[in-house]
Amino acid sequence: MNTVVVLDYGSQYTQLIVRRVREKGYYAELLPWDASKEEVQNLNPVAIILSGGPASVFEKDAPFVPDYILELNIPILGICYGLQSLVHKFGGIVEKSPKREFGHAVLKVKDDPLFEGLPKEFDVWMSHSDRVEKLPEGFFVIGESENSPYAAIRNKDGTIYGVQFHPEVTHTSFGDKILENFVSKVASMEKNWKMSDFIEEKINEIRKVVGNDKVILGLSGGVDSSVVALLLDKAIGKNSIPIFVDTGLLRLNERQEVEENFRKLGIDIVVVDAKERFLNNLKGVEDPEEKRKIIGHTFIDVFYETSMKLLEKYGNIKYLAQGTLYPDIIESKVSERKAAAKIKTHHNVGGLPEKLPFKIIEPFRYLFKDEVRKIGKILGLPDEMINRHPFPGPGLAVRIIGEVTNEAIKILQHADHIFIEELKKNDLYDKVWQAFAVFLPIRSVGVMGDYRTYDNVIALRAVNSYDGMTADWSKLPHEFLNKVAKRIVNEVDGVNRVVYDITSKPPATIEWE
Ligand SMILES: Nc1ncnc2c1ncn2[C@@H]1O[C@H](COP(=O)(O)OP(=O)(O)OP(=O)(O)O)[C@@H](O)[C@H]1O
Ligand SMILES: O=c1[nH]c(=O)c2[nH+]cn([C@@H]3O[C@H](COP(=O)(O)O)[C@@H](O)[C@H]3O)c2[nH]1
Ligand SMILES: NC(=O)CC[C@H](N)C(=O)O
Ligand SMILES: [Mg+2]
Repeated sequence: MNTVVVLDYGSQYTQLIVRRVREKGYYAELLPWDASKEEVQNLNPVAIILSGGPASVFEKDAPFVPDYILELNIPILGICYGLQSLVHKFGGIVEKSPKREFGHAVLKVKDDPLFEGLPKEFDVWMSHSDRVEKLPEGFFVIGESENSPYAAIRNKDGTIYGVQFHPEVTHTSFGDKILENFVSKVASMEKNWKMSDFIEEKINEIRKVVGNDKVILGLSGGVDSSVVALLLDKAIGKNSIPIFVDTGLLRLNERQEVEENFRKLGIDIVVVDAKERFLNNLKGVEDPEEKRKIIGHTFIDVFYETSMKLLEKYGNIKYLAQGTLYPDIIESKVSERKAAAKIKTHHNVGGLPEKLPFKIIEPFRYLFKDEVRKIGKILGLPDEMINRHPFPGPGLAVRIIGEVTNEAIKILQHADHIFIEELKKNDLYDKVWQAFAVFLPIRSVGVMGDYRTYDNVIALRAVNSYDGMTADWSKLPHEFLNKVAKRIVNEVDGVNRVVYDITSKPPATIEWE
């Protein structure tokens, strides 16, 4: 199939490029910037996009544009670092800029196929501290902003383009249109991609890989793994065995709800009680990364032992399926994303042991949550499950700062339940992307009924986001927060103070650990 090949130079937004292009109906795939010529050619490339990245082209060992890319003779678009590396390659000059540019800028554009159908001036989103100081021969400017005189450039033949801003982020007006123009006008590609094609393709792929073997699925009841459960059910029916692990780090009543939901869907699940085991392994551990690794390993141990127990009934189980999504991969910095920086180890990616007793199947490894929700809808997952807020695999363990204790779990479950219940009651649950409570292991002084109290603090977190990669704190009404805080302090023993988290991501992350 004709493909737009996106080369990854390590930007946190690389996958968004792929996704924007696919959203417009053109197939795109991601490869590392130093992929081999064969890997690129195997994809039938008809256009190349170079992503942004954290490096600077003038540093030693900076990633560069491989020669064979230019020899393919197909249109190339460089974004941010991609633009800078093209300029560098062709003999122009890129330098550290005296004025860094982060956030909005106004772009003024010339007539060009890349900007066809767009106004002459619009908002774009910038994130760079280097900038082009001199263009290579044969290149000229097609767009400028106040701080970037070379904000958009192209060569004379109209085969090589570069933009300093990020068309892939939603903060850039018409960014998706610019990418579409590049693919359809500059590269003359025909539409060839739909979400239903993706589902068909994955089903065929799973059947081909798995054959008549059994697959166990790590099912959390969350959106991602529930959609994987439906996909596997469609692809291999009873050969898929969903396993739900009760880690003891779940929300109040969560286990019962998951059992009930799958009963209604007519899919059998195996429930494993591993509460004690998780808690024992986490005893005395305070470091967030340590906790995540322990949880990742414990999950695998539990899956393995369960598969051994199922041996008699089902025979050998070779595969483990998970609902891993692309943000899990990006933030865990696994090997295929050499150029990206590590933020935190997601339990299901970097937290896995090196030697696994299973082959892993992750059909949504390159997708974002909202894409998975679309697939869930097509496959018939009920709305209330599709719209469930994301819940991390390490669960309450990353919402209890420091050591995880039984007492902290109980307090947090109760406080979290009140928060979520009130969000639902007040019609706010669907208006925020994710909301939860966090247990802080510090104590503060309070006064209740003339007595002095010295109790723990609960922090409330609610964020709005598109894909979990960036997020803003939700501006929940004060009266609402007031009501939740009052209920928590009155109803949850051991809590005498509630605070609300007002940091966005970045610079914070959504979870506290
Ligand atoms: N309690 C659990 N039992 C079994 N597998 C789990 C459990 N928790 C997490 N997993 C596995 O880890 C994967 C990643 O978890 P994650 O929370 O990102 O996805 P999810 O739970 O499927 O969806 P959501 O993000 O909406 O909660 C899951 O898709 C699932 O395969
Ligand atoms: O399954 C998961 N395993 C993990 O280890 C994990 N860590 C964070 N998250 C979820 O990912 C999104 C982004 O979270 P952060 O801003 O905290 O990185 C948010 O939606 C988080 O809830 C996880 N999900
Ligand atoms: N976002 C990017 O691609 C940044 C590129 C380069 N490191 C700069 O700061 O200009
Ligand atoms: Mg989850």
